[in-house]
Amino acid sequence: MHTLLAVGVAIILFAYFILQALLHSTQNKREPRLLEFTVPFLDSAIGIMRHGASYLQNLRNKHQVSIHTLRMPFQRLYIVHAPHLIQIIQSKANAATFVPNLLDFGILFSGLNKDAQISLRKAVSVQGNGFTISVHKYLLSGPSLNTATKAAIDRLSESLPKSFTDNHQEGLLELVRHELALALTGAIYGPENPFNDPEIEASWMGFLPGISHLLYSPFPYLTARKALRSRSRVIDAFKKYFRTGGHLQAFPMISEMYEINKGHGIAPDESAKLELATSLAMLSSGGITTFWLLFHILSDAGTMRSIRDELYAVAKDESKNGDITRRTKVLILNGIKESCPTLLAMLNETLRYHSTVINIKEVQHDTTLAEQYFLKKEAIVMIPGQSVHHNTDIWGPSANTFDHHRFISAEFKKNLASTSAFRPFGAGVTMCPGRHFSTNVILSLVAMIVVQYDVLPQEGQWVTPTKRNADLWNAMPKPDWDINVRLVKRVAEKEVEWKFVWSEGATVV
Ligand code: HEM
Repeated sequence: MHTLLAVGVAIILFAYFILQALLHSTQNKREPRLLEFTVPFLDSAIGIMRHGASYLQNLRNKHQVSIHTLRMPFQRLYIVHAPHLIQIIQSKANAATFVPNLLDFGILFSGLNKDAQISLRKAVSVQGNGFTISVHKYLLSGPSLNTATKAAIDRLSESLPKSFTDNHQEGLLELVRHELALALTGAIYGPENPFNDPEIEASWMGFLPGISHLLYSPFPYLTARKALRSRSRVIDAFKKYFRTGGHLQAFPMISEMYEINKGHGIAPDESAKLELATSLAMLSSGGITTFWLLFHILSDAGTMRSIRDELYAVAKDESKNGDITRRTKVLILNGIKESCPTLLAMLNETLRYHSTVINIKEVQHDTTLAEQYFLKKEAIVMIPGQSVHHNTDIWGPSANTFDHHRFISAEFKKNLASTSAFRPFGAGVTMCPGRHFSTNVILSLVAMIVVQYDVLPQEGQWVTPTKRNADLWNAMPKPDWDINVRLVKRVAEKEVEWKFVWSEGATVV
């Protein structure tokens, strides 16, 4: 027994020293510093499992570095924290050196078959990514953004009175996630939206935990079997959607993407899998953002009052002359970004304070960054938004505190225009094209709730949930637990009929 143990320990020690030697001999002295090498090549995987989305920010706080290297089996990662280095990486001059790589992520989690992967990679290398090109074309600005926003808000206006009934009790995250999911996907997929089926919505939720396994587990088909079965159900629903022509009644972006994929030689059933990417863009961060925004508003009575006052001030009374029993108020939502500064400041602070965005780019050839750091070809550059959003040089001594007033003062408001300071939606040409669509709808949903309801925590007080289990791939961190709330229709609003309108033809961004 003792001999066996001794042999085991000897093998482990031998492997450890070999791996340490390999790690250090393959690390160029001019590369950014290697911070962790306790368990060679596995430190970062262990760190991510232990600290989730905060891992990179924790490393920065501990070592106070501008840039550093993390090593994984067959992959090196350069983590960039300093704004001056981020600026260089993002500069136009370096666009061909540091290239965003969303395609691999999309292929991985959608489960495309080999033939479709080959066709897609070929097409993307010649014509660019049809998915992102279409979203930029339809959702970034202009009348098509307006049409999509109006469709989502009309859905919210219709569904809210049905699900937000007086005294209704549910988790706050679940409540807003569901409303927003059906509004965004309904606006884009049209009347045949697969997520209208509660089983498909539940399957989507069952699939989400599997994404981390697909990204980091060596055997996702063993470790995430249940999640992958849920994914198959969502894919089947999309196959049916396309076969029965659901896309022909949808927002034109969907049928255009479908035709582009067909043109690339991708079979219709494989094309259906690519809708997982569109769905993930719509469903991953919006509900979580709305949860945190509402949490901060509802748990701060003074801010809540200011926001209500701002919204009531722009609502128009359209009661019929002389009718004092039934009043009608209309809230035109297009203008709330301008006319409700406290609400907008709360949204921006929610994004700044909570965002866990990490921008990922691949180094195309050996290069030297800022004449100082040697970066190897095919390595991955990661820029954690948290390092920027919590940097006291940029945001002052209160960088680590939630305080929306910073976005009311001109001093910090100007930071919103700089992606080296504020980057919850990324930066550069790949900056999120769905940002106006999602923020318009999120603010509208919050406005609808705030003017009509008191939302009370069942526990009697608001307790901030932790975010330790947040997913590293998500731009916003989900809370570790939901907060049970009770909705109470505000007494003053019981006799008021509210109409929420997104006016077509008005400017939107
Ligand atoms: C609060 C909600 C959202 C957040 C926080 C968010 C955040 C992000 C971030 C951080 C990126 C990466 C940007 C980069 O690499 O520089 C991104 C990309 C993208 N987002 Fe969003 N997003 C949201 C909602 C949406 C919605 C509703 C859509 C609509 C379909 C969307 C579509 C996309 C697309 C297509 C890309 C890839 C852009 C490209 O590579 O060119 N997003 N988003």
